[in-house]
Amino acid sequence: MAGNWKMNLDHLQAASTLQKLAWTLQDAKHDAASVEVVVLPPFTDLRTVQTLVDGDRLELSYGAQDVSPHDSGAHTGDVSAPMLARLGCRYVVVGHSERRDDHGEGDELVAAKAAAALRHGVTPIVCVGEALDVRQAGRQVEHVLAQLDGSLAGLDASAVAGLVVAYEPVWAIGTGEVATPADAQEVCGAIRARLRETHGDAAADGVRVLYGGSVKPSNVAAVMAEDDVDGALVGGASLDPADFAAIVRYQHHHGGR
Ligand SMILES: O=C[C@H](O)COP(=O)(O)O
Repeated sequence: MAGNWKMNLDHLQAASTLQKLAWTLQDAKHDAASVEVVVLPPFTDLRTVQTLVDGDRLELSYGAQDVSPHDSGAHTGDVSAPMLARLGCRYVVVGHSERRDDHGEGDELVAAKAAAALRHGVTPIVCVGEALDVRQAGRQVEHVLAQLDGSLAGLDASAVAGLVVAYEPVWAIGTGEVATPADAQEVCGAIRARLRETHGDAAADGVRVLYGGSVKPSNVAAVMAEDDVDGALVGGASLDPADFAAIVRYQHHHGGR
């Protein structure tokens, strides 16, 4: 269960949010071995998050929201995978729709970012998803699979087995509009089936497929009950530690699988 804070919470707010999240999960005796909890704060928060997680031995993972395809050099404003690795980032989001839309990122760049992360032991969370017009035309599966092929270009089966892929229908992000569990399953199932074809069984069975888009404590259990949804990428609701903890513990709150 990953919480993408997007451009919210400065480093002071990050510290209090993380502590509240950790205490809430500890109080509930959350078993981190069964459901991994990940926060994805802005770059400026990462050192603070690292210090807290290490100092207090919190059972939380963290990562960044973007990474440069380059390892170092004249790339003003960018942050490299070696820098993230040094900060203890286990994950990095690549190809989020907000970056694809706001910064014109295409599949080729997303694939280069994923490769950069993997070179330095950071697991990419590769985001794919269709806009409303594509869904209305009924072309969501072909659209997402083309994005997936492009965004994973050049990765071998063992790299894919360790990956996280997040399916986020763009029309469901931050809108309160949730895809139905069947909508999520259709595309998440197609993603896994495609990876089975292109990279084999070990890759398809190892990859973790997340659903993202207006996930809340009240709707998470239904989407998690689908076969090919392994977790959630949560935006808005991850800013509230009580809500995010309830999402992480969906089985206990809502009797999911
Ligand atoms: O990365 C997270 C997603 O974009 C979902 O955001 P949301 O939960 O605010 O809809």
